Amino acid sequence: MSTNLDAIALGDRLRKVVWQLSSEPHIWAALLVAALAWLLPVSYLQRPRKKLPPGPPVWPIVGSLAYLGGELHDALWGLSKKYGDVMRVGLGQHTLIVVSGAEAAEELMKRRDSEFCDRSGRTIQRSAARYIGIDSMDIAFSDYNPHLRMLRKLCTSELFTLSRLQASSELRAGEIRVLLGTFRKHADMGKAIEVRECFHTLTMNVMCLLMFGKRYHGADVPVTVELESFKSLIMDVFDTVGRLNLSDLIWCLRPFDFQGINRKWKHIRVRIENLFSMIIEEHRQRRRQGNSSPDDKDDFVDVLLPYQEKDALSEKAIIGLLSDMLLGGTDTTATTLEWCMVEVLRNPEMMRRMQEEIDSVVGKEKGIEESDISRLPFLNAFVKEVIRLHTPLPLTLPRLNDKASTLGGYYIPPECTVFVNVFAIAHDGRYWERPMEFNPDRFMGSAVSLTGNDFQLIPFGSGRRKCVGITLGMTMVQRTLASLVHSFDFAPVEGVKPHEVDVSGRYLLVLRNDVPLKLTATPRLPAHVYHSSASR
Ligand code: HEM
Repeated sequence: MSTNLDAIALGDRLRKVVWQLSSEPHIWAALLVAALAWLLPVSYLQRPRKKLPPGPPVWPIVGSLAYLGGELHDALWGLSKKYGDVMRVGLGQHTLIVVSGAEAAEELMKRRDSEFCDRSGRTIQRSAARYIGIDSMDIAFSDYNPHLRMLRKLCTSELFTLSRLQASSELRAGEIRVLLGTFRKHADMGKAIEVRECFHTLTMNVMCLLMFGKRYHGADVPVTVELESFKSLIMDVFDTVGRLNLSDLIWCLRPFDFQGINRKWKHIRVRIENLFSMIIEEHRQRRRQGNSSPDDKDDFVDVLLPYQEKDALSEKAIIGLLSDMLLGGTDTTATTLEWCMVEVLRNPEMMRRMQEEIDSVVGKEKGIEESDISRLPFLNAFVKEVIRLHTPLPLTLPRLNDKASTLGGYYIPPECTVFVNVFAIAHDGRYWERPMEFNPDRFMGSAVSLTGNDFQLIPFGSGRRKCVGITLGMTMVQRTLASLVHSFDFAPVEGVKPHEVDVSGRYLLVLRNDVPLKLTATPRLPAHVYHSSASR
């Protein structure tokens, strides 16, 4: 009986509360806000989530750094086998998107090229952009803005035109002759040759002659402190640029520079600016003194100065451009040449096949000319296969998307750093039969080109950020290799068998062979050819 009475009393009280609440609108409003506050996070959590690419675990602060041991391109390749062609990796506070398949690379560099074409201090290479990219005033570290478009246009319409390339053929011939002379000298003395130094000297001198009309390294160049330090400067940049800089990746480490990379960068930038300012000023003086006419276009600085005089180009931009050319055009080409010689030593029968081909086209009484190259199909196939197997730049330079986008069906948040793992694609069994085998014949009669249209092989990148120096780089590699195998028989140093020549690579932005290559050379042409002007 008492239970019934209690229930009636409780019902009355509830009715009263509801009646009171209905007369208090602010209480209703408060309840509504509370309900929304509860519902909104629930609906946020339950909303269909944007699908991010898969990838290794991303830990607070360090991201996925723990999964990136060893050579970077190799570690990323290994992870992509587990996570797929479009993968997300945390690098400190940055999100890295890694593309490891030809189809995804085509989507990135062709169909979505305009969405992923920035490359500034917002990528993981923040400090390099600032110091080496001269505050992103160069090409390689600049966003895809009007300034960059103007610089790239200058490259295609002025600096790397076909006519300028043909006009500089003599200059390359001269430097290749110097190289052959060095090899010949070693051969005559029965000494082994360490090729890395020789190829760096060759490519640096060619680039310096093209850019400022001076050789910058070699026996005949007077050694001043500036010139000596110039060479070590280049090597410093190469040794530093491929390292992950923790101060760039983890913001709380920014003030500390534990690895000393920023300190090194700052020092290098001062030296780059001093050296190039000095060279630019020399050219300016020469122009003022009337030693060159206003339309004198002997070297790159001569081409660029009139643009500066018209206020179309700042001095910083000229320095940035020159710095890019020197950094982009020397180590890449020299390293590719070193890999070529590794494969020449490992495959003596292919060396003989190239020699027979050259002998039949050029003969043994004169040197190689650039116009001969297109008539050497096996040599060209050999170079392509070297570039495929030893991929000089295993990862493209980083790209960045300003706005959110998609790739491979995944959502890509804004401001991700995107790499294409060119190495992984070039070694992928989906595109290449027996991909780890060195087999130039795979390119004989094949239409696959290196110019960025065949996405299973993109050693120079593709799209609006592709390499501006492809023709120059390829011409240098093909002509130098042809001249070398035409002029000498090569063999490994005593005690090393061809198959024992080391092929392990080290990622330093370019993929260098770990053990600097040593070889022996035996001249195979009549003596007069080495001295004659015919090798021009
Ligand atoms: C064998 C030689 C070379 C190789 C393998 C090579 C490779 C590459 C690659 C992979 C890229 C990045 C492309 C991308 O991200 O899509 C690049 C960019 C670049 N390369 Fe080369 N390169 C070579 C020679 C040269 C030469 C000779 C020069 C100039 C003299 C040069 C200047 C540049 C510049 C300025 C960029 C930046 C382009 C941009 O950001 O818009 N490279 N190169």
